[in-house]
Amino acid sequence: MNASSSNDSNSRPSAISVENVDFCYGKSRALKGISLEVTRNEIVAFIGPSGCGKSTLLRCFNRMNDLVPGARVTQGTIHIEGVEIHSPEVDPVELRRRVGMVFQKSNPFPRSIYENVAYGPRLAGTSEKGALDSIVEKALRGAALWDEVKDRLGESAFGLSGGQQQRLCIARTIAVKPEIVLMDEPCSALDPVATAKVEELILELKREFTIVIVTHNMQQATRISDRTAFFYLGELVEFDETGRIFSNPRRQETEDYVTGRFG
Ligand SMILES: Nc1ncnc2c1ncn2[C@@H]1O[C@H](COP(=O)(O)OP(=O)(O)OP(=O)(O)O)[C@@H](O)[C@H]1O
Repeated sequence: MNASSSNDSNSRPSAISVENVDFCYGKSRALKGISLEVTRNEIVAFIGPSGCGKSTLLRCFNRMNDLVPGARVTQGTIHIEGVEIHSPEVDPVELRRRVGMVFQKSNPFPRSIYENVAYGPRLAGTSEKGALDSIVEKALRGAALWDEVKDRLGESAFGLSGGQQQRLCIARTIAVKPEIVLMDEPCSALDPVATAKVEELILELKREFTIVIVTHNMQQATRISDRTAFFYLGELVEFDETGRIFSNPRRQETEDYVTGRFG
């Protein structure tokens, strides 16, 4: 089942283009005939009941699923900025730099705050201290964390609160200048205050990045996303402007889910 989206962003360039994708874990089909486009600088939310394939699709976008034995796209194409990501010239490591990921549980390295952010740029070849300092500051400012940590950059990242650690992980992701940021339930381990900060940050990041976020929090999808995709049993049921999905969806299944009748 394919869901089309009525959206004035159709005229903007496509960041992610998915066409008729099936995905299997071994013999089990987790995604069925998925087609969707994400345009540059928009925030798209993926919603749907547990196990419907949201995270699987998200992890397809930077080929994170390659790391799972037996897991593969069995049909269809995924283009990122116009390039099919499974074509031989695509280096998965470079793809993962361009398509960064923030996970449900913040996962800083057991290093200092500074080192957590400097690690990626250093790996990418930046070694000069002044250049690294400036990348670290810019990324921490971009993640709305600079003022809280600027006097303790050498301290362990584990000394930060959960919300600060998640923003540090966002800083680490944006420090390598991705084009797309994928977020898999980035606020599910945070309290409402930390969640509000991360949501504010996500809205800021939209100026520079294209963002796809998996969330179980309907209010969160309404607050931050431009468009919302509703998945059910491995299929994309409906994809439309967020306002429409939550106030006047076209499909009965979507209405039942967003009104809490199932899921
Ligand atoms: N590593 C894996 N190996 C085998 N099956 C998997 C694996 N990861 C996910 N699956 C299966 O694929 C289907 C889709 O899972 P996925 O995690 O993508 O769903 P989801 O919508 O993100 O769920 P949730 O909201 O609970 O995170 C489920 O049936 C799940 O059991």
